[in-house]
Amino acid sequence: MTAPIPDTKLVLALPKGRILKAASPLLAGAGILPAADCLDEGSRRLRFPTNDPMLDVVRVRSFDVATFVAFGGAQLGICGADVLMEFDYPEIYAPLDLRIGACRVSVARPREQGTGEQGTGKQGTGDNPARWSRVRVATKYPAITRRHFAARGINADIVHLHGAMELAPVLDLSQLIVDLVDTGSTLRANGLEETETIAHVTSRLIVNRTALKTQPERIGALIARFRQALGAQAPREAATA
Ligand SMILES: Nc1ncnc2c1ncn2[C@@H]1O[C@H](COP(=O)(O)OP(=O)(O)OP(=O)(O)O)[C@@H](O)[C@H]1O
Ligand SMILES: O=P(O)(O)OC[C@H]1O[C@H](OP(=O)(O)OP(=O)(O)O)[C@H](O)[C@@H]1O
Repeated sequence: MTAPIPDTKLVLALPKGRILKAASPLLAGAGILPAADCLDEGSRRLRFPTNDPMLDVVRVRSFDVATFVAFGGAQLGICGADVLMEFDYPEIYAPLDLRIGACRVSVARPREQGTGEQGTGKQGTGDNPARWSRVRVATKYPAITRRHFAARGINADIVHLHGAMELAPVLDLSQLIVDLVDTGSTLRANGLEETETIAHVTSRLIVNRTALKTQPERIGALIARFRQALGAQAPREAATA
């Protein structure tokens, strides 16, 4: 008996921007070729066909990939571990580290911070942030930030920004920031220094758990193609390391 042909397309959510560029060789390695304008930042299209008539790609903000997958609008996605940590969706399973988009979520503060009592909203004593009881932190990761400071007995008052966090301490919105750091050049250019690494980040292949349960062959086959593409990349990476 032949298996029934599935009649619904699968949807793979991709983040626009740097991760999309980094992921495109992997997609090609996995045999997934989205329509050419998927990589064109100027295109206004959001949903793209691929060479597989049963697989479409949607291009969304990196922060929204996890939400599209968690709600089942997309069955698969590519997403930074930072975003997964922030939302902590139980509906998401992240089977593969794609080894792209490497950076870290870190705490940073002004380089020359007197760390006395001036500044916004800080309570507690001394110039050691670890001994503060309350601190104001600018970030686009409120959940990660609250969890991080709560684990140290510090109450974090969050200033929720979506970019340019580095300005917040300089303009006295906060004492600290929690943001992504890679080379550190953005921090340096804005007079900040990294004080603590909260987590190391790479991008992951993510899948909706219910979709995986209901369509294990189709989704399992796609996961296997990504795994194979990663395996095929490894010798090249080793050779250039
Ligand atoms: N400097 C960096 N180096 C390496 N990876 C990074 C860096 N900044 C961000 N990332 C990774 O890439 C993902 C997307 O970041 P990117 O800066 O492209 O988008 P964004 O600015 O967070 O989102 P948007 O532009 O949609 O608001 C992040 O979630 C993180 O996993
Ligand atoms: O340590 P670095 O190598 O300087 O990288 C860190 C910067 O990269 C990210 O910003 P991005 O370039 O994505 O700009 P955006 O946050 O404004 O999108 C992040 O938010 C930092 O600002």
